[in-house]
Amino acid sequence: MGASTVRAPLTRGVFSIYCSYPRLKSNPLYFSVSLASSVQQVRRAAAASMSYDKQLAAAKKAAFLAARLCQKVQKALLQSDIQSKSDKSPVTVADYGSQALVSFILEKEFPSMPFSLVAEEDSEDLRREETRGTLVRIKELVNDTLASNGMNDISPLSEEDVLDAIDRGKSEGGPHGQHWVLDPIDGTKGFMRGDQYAIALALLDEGKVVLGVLACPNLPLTSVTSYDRHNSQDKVGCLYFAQLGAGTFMQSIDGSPPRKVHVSATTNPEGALFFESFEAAHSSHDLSSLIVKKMGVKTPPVRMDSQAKYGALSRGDGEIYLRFPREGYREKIWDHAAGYMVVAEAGGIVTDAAGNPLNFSRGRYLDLDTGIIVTNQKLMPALSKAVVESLKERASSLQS
Ligand SMILES: Nc1ncnc2c1ncn2[C@@H]1O[C@H](COP(=O)(O)O)[C@@H](O)[C@H]1OP(=O)(O)O
Ligand SMILES: [Mg+2]
Ligand SMILES: [Mg+2]
Ligand SMILES: [Mg+2]
Repeated sequence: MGASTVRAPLTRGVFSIYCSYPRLKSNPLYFSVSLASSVQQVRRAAAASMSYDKQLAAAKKAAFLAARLCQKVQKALLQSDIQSKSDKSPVTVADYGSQALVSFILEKEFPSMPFSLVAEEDSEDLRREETRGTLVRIKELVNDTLASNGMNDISPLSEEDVLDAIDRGKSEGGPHGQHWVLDPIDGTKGFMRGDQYAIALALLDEGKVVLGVLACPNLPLTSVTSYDRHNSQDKVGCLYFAQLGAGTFMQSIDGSPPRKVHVSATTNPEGALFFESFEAAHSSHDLSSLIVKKMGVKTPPVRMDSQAKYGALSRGDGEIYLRFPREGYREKIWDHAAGYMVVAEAGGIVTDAAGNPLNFSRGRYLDLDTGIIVTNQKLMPALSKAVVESLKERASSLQS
């Protein structure tokens, strides 16, 4: 059953209990505050026990279509397909096309529900006359992807439809109601290099992540540690999906039956493998190497772009993921929500550097302490200790 269908009767139920209570009827302020907080509690409890099957099916469909669009663009990547945003990060026609497509599909799938999407891109740069050609190309990509994947019944989107679909992603999210969270291409730099990237889509309900879908078109179906790109038997293209309380599953983007995945059960840090960003500017490689050295990890890091790292970790390719951006960098919720869900439902733990759980309910940003650390239950105590010691060492060496 969908969240919205359960919510209305529950809300009415709480309302009628309060209305039948005489003291509350005589105190309107107490009444409304208590009602709001009780409704919130009931909604949270409902979210935890609810099935999001319909939302999950729609999210998988949207991520699959976006992956097809991205694969097409990556194959024929031209210089003109890349733009620079005002924050100087790159953005490609595939980032925009993926966001337009996911936004369009999700809104269409749930026509009677309020639609809220927190997504990375906006259409500002595409509305200028100089970028008209880019917009036309994005529109064609979106329409071709729909038509060539069995969705010929949909009337083609106009340029204005594409801009509108992109701008539906301007929601601020927050602790109430349901919000989709999308990174249309996570790891744009990896995408442009021909390496790893992900389409990352999650759903928040009452501030909690309740489902996550990660499409990783270039991630090997087998472990990244045994992958040989020259062996034609080694196929790539993984779709991960996870729903609160239901575990994490992985299937091939091309449609193999899903299999349940679990994080590594390794307890010995010596044999542990750790992941970090490919881009040194995204996460301090020095700090990560200090941390894992303290833990006794012997193997060199696996450097990979995007939330594909969460996917690889969720099926036990490695044991640890460390992310320490430069000071002042503010993480966004779309860079972690889907990956977090995929790892958490596979039995892993994701926290900030101080051991706090990630809070996705504060809007578009994920304000947290210093960095993000991910591992299995057994290794977390040793990892936390090494993180605290390493951060202290770094702080004192910066002072001296
Ligand atoms: N200076 C930065 N520091 C940390 N992360 C960044 C920075 N610039 C962009 N990112 C984001 O980091 C993520 C990629 O991280 P990773 O290093 O794990 O590949 C992406 O979400 C990328 O955004 P984008 O979605 O635009 O690619
Ligand atoms: Mg970006
Ligand atoms: Mg990103
Ligand atoms: Mg992105």
